Amino acid sequence: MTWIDVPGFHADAPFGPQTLPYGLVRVDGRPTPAVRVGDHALPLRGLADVLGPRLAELVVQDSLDPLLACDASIWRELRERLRTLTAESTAPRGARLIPLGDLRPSLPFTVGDYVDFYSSRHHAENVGRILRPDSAPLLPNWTHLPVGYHGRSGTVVVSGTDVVRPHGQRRPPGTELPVFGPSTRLDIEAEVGFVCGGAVAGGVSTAEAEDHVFGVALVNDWSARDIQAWEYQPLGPFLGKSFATSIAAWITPLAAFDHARVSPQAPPHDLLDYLMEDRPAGLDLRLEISWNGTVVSRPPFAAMSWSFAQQLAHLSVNGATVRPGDLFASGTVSGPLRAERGSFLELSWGGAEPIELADGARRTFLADGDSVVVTATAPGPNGSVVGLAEVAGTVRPAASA
Ligand SMILES: O=C(O)/C=C/C(=O)CC(=O)CC(=O)O
Ligand SMILES: [Ca+2]
Ligand SMILES: [Mg+2]
Repeated sequence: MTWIDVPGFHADAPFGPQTLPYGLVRVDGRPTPAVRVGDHALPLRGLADVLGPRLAELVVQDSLDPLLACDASIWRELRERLRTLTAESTAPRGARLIPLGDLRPSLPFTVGDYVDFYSSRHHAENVGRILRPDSAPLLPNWTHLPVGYHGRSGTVVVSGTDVVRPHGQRRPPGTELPVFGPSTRLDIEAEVGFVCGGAVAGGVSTAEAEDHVFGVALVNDWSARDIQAWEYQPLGPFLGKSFATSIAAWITPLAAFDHARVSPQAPPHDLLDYLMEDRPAGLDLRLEISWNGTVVSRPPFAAMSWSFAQQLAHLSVNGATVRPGDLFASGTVSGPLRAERGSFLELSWGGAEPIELADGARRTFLADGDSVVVTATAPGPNGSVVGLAEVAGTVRPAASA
């Protein structure tokens, strides 16, 4: 029996000893790195003495930044030590457990560059059909490279942060001139984010990608579809997505997903060499989207066409450097079925097919006061389940203009 006697810390629960995600909590007014054990946080600053000088230096910090900057061998060493410490029968000196309900999450690392991909074929085809009904749903480049764009890292916010409905330009259907005002088509995008770490490097190969991905966290790429539809051609997403991107408070180490590896969906032709991978880096994550408490979709991440290793290889193949704290997101996760779509644009088919929630409310896009929670699980060792912490957010009314 481990000394950690709290709900949800056992091998059959998503946040048991097989998971141990990292976050940042405030203890006595001071931020400290922590690991999540079931429904509690174990702050690491108090364990500095027990961890020894090299690891201690990383856990007495005000964020995860110094840990992200270490190389993957240190990430493995710390994880192993924490697995041992959390399995012992007596509490290590300095250990303290805090219920998650007593904590307000904070963003655990400084977000560097932020890239968002577009790697679900189902999502890309759905959006193409909805927004561009007269064109082929996929452009010819899509099966040859992971399409993406650079986003705005300064507005990445931690799960639980309210999202204010953005203002912007939009052109109402059938009119010629744009109007200005709060978005009337506010949407979500359920995505999987990858937090970079390790040495600064350009030209990261698919084989090296695991040494540059510290961990995995759910992301919600809030999207104002009316602003987006008017502004995006020819350069792509801009203000329709840059107002807020939410990320989960707990980052699960990549190593926790060793049992969830799958091949990405096979391309219809050979890929260029730099996109080939020896060890498949697709992940069998099952997402779940709740809208005001009603589960409206269960997107399968295994249905994605490009893996994190291919995405990282592609974004750095031109020599662009990957730095600790950089974040890249998979793109909206949608599966082939209606109940597997990762955005409300798709679920409501462009607003034409309202979604009924458990309280009888009908929705196409988000109303003020609505809350969205995305969670996920993956297969873990010995039949266990590895959880990804929720990314949650509530929509607040637009600021008065
Ligand atoms: O196809 C388009 O015009 C737009 C697509 C998106 O809004 C998707 C995007 O941000 C990338 C993704 O999440 O898959
Ligand atoms: Ca997106
Ligand atoms: Mg966004």
